[in-house]
Amino acid sequence: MNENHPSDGTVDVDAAVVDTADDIAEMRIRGAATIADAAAEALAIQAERSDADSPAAFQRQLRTAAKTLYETRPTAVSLPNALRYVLRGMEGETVADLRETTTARAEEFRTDLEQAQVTLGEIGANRLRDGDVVMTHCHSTDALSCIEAALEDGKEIEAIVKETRPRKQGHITARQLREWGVPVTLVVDNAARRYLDEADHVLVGADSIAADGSVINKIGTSGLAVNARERGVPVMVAAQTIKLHPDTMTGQTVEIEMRAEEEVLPPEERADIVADAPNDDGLSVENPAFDVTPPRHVDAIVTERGQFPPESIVTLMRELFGETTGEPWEV
Ligand SMILES: O=C(COP(=O)(O)O)[C@H](O)[C@H](O)COP(=O)(O)O
Repeated sequence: MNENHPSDGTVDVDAAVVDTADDIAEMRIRGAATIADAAAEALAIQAERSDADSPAAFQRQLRTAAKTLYETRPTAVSLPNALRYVLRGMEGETVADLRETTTARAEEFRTDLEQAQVTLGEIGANRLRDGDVVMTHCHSTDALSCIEAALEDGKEIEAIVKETRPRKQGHITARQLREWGVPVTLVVDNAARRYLDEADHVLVGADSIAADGSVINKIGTSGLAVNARERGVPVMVAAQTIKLHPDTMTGQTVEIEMRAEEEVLPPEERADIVADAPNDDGLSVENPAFDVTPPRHVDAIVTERGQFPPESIVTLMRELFGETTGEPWEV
């Protein structure tokens, strides 16, 4: 349902947009590429269902929808990049034209996203040899695309899958790999260093890549990369160019999402620790969802445009995001 209340200046967005925003915030939709795809789809639905009676009202609704989606999770830049891309295609003098250009642009974004992942996978697969063992962290569709392409090339790949506390996205990775017939060894995060001796590659995805080549990904990636460097295991980051964070070219830092205590310490477990003082505020829990891996611990960033040493990624970033950025709804 769309409603416009010009009198008090508020603009309601379609229920589907609110649902998608909730799903992203609650991580029923998660992972940077999947979030970007869902956000573009939600904008298309908003455009299709809009009841706006003027071009200005239509544009207001779309911008409000973009803001609603943007305010869900702060770290994956694929989300604002997707919103900005779709809104930049919103052109026309009539509501019908605006609707058509916006939905077409969203469709184009989603098709390109899918194709970029396939292309990236083919490029990344070239780094994997027959018989290699890959250690993964979290669940990344870009990283899995490299393994899928290697399997399609007829290579045998094995995986050591880190569980990835607290949300255990490693289980999603393990499920996908088993569907493809890949032998999987699941380990707790703390066992990663021990099992690096058996790995030929560390393969992870990214939520954002900064201009200096730093990789922002699931918490635990940086420790894994440091250990991998110490053990001589190359670290490969699979990240479509939608993960490049243009604002970092002007020195902005990437916000690291802090999530709820309950993900780490459910109330009943908290009660076990502070049973005698349920309101004890001397026990606090920190739950950062992501961390930053410096470029010196990354061997290659694999994108659909080729693979890059992290220090050179800024060249690609300038080429793709040369113009100023601004908030996604201020295009
Ligand atoms: O860190 C995560 C997901 O974190 P969360 O589970 O908190 O969203 C993934 O490694 C990247 O988003 C890349 O995923 P993809 O390659 O699918 O974009």
